Amino acid sequence: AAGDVPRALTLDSVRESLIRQEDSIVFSLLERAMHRRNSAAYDSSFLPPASLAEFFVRQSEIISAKAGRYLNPEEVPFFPDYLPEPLVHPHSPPQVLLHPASATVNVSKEIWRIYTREMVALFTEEGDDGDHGSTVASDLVLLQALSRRIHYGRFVAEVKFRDAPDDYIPLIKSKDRVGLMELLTFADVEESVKRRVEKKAMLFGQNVTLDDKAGRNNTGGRGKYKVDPEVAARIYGEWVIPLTKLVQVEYLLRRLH
Ligand SMILES: O=C(O)C(=O)C[C@]1(C(=O)O)C=C[C@@H](O)C=C1
Repeated sequence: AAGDVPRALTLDSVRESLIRQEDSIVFSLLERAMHRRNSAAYDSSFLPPASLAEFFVRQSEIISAKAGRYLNPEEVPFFPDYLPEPLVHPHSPPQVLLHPASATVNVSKEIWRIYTREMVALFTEEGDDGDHGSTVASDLVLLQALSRRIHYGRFVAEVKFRDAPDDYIPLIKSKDRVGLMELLTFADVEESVKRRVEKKAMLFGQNVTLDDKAGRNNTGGRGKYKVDPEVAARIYGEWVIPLTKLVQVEYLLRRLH
């Protein structure tokens, strides 16, 4: 949520935020999975060349921009071109925690492409239930949660840079992407993230009943979860974490400008 960025950036505090954001992402996945795939919502037939999903997100971002949502550096729009100026002014100047030249790192296009072309098919049931309006409304919430998490990589990278500038500066100067990627990677942390996301998908996807017996019957076997917990972990492993790392590398490459 807004104001989630801690006053003093530490690796622990930014990781805490990433953990909280898992809840929103997993919950939004479950909400979107209540609908069928509804592929037509993503083709360009609505307002050619825009899909219904694109139309819905663009119009939502126009309202958000007017309300001043993008004055918050955590908020990154998918379609930043032609967004209107805010109609409100911030009560206090926003905190400057990101390096200005790096703050502009943006992978929204990749998120959009991966989401509409690959991700939706992984966690929704094939078919069309006709309810495209509710579908794109759930897409918006999920896309925003994913984008926030992935672009949070900017804050993660800033902390890592401040904690060890002498390690990062030579790699940045020689534009060593592979070296940077290695230096910012913690394989054990990634593994915990995936396991935790799997567990959250299991917990949030369960039917909560007041009947203890029914509750117990609920805890075995596959196919009873609204989103396969393994699929939730896979979405993190294949896309969310790699894109967060890409954001970190791109951020660091601009960090000395
Ligand atoms: O926790 C970190 O250090 C991060 O950079 C975040 C993250 C992730 O996306 O979850 C990405 C890279 C690391 O290898 C571990 C985890």
